[in-house]
Amino acid sequence: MIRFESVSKRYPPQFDALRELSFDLPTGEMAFLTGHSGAGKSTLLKLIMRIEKASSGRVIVNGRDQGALKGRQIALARRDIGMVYQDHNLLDDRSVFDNVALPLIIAGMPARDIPNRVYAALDLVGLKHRAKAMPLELSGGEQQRVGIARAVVGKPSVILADEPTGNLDPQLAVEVMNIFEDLSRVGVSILVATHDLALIARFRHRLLTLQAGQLVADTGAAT
Ligand SMILES: Nc1ncnc2c1ncn2[C@@H]1O[C@H](COP(=O)(O)OP(=O)(O)OP(=O)(O)O)[C@@H](O)[C@H]1O
Repeated sequence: MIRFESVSKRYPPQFDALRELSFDLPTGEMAFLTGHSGAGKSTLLKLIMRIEKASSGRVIVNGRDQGALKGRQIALARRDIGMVYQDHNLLDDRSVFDNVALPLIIAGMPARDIPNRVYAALDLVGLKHRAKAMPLELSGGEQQRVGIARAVVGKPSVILADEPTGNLDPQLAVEVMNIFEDLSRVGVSILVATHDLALIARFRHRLLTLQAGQLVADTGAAT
């Protein structure tokens, strides 16, 4: 669950990137976040991840006030959020298995518990059979799916995706969206920031539209 309560973000010295934003994303809901370049999408995602802190208002994730978190609490809270990037940021010198295992190793999970979790995450994205491959041996769509497996391996309750289909052809973009839909059906809240109007129209999820830092529309389905 994500809740924004009158959230504003001012970057120094006085640029208002977000202004008085309020919305709720309930457990298991999937929504698109759109808006022109510079409208504030990345800033909004950074506030949820607590990479940035709201200047005023509150950002609540799973009941926690992200702005009130300190030190180690921030790292712990981030484990509950899976992040999917456009360029998927895989380590090219590590296997698919090792890339997906990384968040579990960082989280200190006992080694004996890791393989089952990694294979389950790879299974979800249809790539269990490619566990031993190196990222560069995979297609762009497969690499993106490994990025999703890495984002979900820690079983986060929230997934944030920043232009996750930006580098994919339309067919692969649909596959990625189908994976997100499956995840939302098992209770994960998903926010997908995208410029891709065709994708938004095709999937018809809730659509949050930012314009110059303000939430100018919050519609149940795209038109
Ligand atoms: N650290 C920062 N310091 C100052 N200004 C910033 C900072 N980060 C972002 N901004 C400004 O805030 C505004 C919103 O930026 P943001 O990256 O959130 O937009 P966006 O909607 O994600 O854009 P894009 O689609 O191009 O990624 C922009 O005008 C940007 O220049």
